[in-house]
Amino acid sequence: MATGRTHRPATRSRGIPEATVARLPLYLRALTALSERSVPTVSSEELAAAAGVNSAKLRKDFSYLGSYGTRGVGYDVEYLVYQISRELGLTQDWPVVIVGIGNLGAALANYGGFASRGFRVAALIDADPAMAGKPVAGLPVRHTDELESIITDNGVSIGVIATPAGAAQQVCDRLVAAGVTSILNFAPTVLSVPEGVDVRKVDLSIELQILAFHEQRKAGEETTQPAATPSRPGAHARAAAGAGSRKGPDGDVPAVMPA
Ligand SMILES: NC(=O)c1ccc[n+]([C@@H]2O[C@H](COP(=O)([O-])OP(=O)(O)OC[C@H]3O[C@@H](n4cnc5c(N)ncnc54)[C@H](O)[C@@H]3O)[C@@H](O)[C@H]2O)c1
Repeated sequence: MATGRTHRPATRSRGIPEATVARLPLYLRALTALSERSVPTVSSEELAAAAGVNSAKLRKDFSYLGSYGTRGVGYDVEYLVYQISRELGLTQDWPVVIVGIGNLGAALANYGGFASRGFRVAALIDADPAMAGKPVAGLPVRHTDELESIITDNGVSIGVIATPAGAAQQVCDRLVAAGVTSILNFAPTVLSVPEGVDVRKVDLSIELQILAFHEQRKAGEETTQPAATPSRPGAHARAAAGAGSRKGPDGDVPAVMPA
């Protein structure tokens, strides 16, 4: 979902490639589900399927962590959860601020998944004076006048932008000037940031547009199919039902969705 734009080399200083880093949260999500079911060990094949990743890639990824599993037993689930959490920096608390507390910002503030993963929402910030002091998800909305002091007082390094696109760059500049070095941007605009600042962008409408492209292609395939193709029984029905897309380990994924 997220497309990253960072100013970092393809390999992090500790030797873990960016592509591996991007897959670690997928492994962690699958491992956390296993841990919650008290599953003690997991094979690379099972974990790869649960994470939606190729098992050879998984073994290679884990070799960067120094984790090789035990032949015939697999990987220790709890230890891997710890190892990956540590690698991702999740064994420490990360205060985050959300800027722009409209429909999306309020929904994000109410999402329990941040806190359970170690991301504490330190403050909710909005430019609308009428919103200042109003409680959202148990926190009073703070006015943007306070942005810099909030960042400094809470040691915030991660900022979430959920403002209209026209305000996003200015908000980004203020966050960065105040000391934020990682930004999760929901506004539909490309942000310019200085060296050393990481930006991840989330845009659900882009995902929908990609799905629309594949839907259109499936519909096109159906209309160009010969009237009867005995060698592929059911192909028309599958295309019409949208079940003709090839299924990856993620479940239903567009046929040429990037890994
Ligand atoms: N990435 C996605 O998938 C996705 C999905 C939905 C919405 N969006 C985007 O998220 C943004 C917010 O959408 P919404 O529906 O919540 O809009 P909204 O109008 O409900 O909320 C925007 C909020 O930002 C505040 N704001 C405006 N300028 C500001 C500034 N300079 N500093 C701080 N706060 C400011 C407004 O007062 C308002 O409360 C939009 O850019 C929208 O396009 C993205």
